[in-house]
Amino acid sequence: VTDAATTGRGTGVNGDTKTLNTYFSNGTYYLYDTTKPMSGGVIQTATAQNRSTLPGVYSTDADNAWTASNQRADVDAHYYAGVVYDYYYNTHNRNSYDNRGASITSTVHYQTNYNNAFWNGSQMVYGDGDGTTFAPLSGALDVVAHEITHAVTERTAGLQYQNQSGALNESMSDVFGYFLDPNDWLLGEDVYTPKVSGDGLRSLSNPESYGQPSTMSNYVNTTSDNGGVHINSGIPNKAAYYTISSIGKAQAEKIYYRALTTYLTPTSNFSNAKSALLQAASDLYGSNSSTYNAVKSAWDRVGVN
Ligand SMILES: O=C(NO)[C@]12CC[C@H](CC1)C2
Ligand SMILES: [Ca+2]
Ligand SMILES: [Zn+2]
Repeated sequence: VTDAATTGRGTGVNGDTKTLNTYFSNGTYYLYDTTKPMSGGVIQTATAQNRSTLPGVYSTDADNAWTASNQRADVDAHYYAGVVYDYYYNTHNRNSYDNRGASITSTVHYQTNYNNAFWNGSQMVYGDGDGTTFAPLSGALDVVAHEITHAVTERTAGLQYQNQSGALNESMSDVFGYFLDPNDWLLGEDVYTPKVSGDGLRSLSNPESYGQPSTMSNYVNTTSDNGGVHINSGIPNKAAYYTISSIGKAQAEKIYYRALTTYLTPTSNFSNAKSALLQAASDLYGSNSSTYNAVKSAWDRVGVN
């Protein structure tokens, strides 16, 4: 038997070439990455073949050159999952979403023209988009980071996916999406409306530009979208924008990770989040630090007491 970890080459959703950690077994190559210190866990990518059965079948290739057009979503889901794994391990000393080296499984080509992506409690799932609203959704690093952060949140704070705790859940995923892709304040710009340039799904710097509030006074009380979790996330997102703009990414990501994994709870609301982030800032930089004051100012500016 000649099974082996191999290195392949692939084309991503946006036509870019990237190097892939693959696996060769019995004459076939797999999107199966055994190179991470996951004590048995792997990063593995599958295709639902445009149906709904999960996880589907492993993505395979005959020659380890993953360049077919129908492999682009597979390539990016696999590659970006590895990038996000490395980020949590190297920046926060967290070994996968469970901090115990759990395998990260992604399935692409879910259903047909599916304009969404989600963490189903066990794995990531990505639609191909309809080509107008979305390109294949694994093509954006900030989207992949958004999804994997839902898994981290589920295993740590456990923020209930409704009302203010749900909006915080969403915001944490958008904020870590920024930490992975800090080139802009937009979320999903690499896959959103492929025929239109410069737009995104949401903006941390200007939530209003995509119909989100950025102040508590404009909190939207609604029963739709689990109490507006994708709408009211604009408020904590704007606070994050102020915080990052003031203290920088390096300190902000430490504060956010500590708050998420140490202080937030399933029913935390926006005010609890302000306290959690202030406690984290105090722990890390002192309660008289400019960093602490910047976090306080950010949440004061969005009207959260
Ligand atoms: O916000 C989200 N999920 O909670 C989105 C919706 C479109 C992108 C992929 C998943 C972001
Ligand atoms: Ca982005
Ligand atoms: Zn989300």
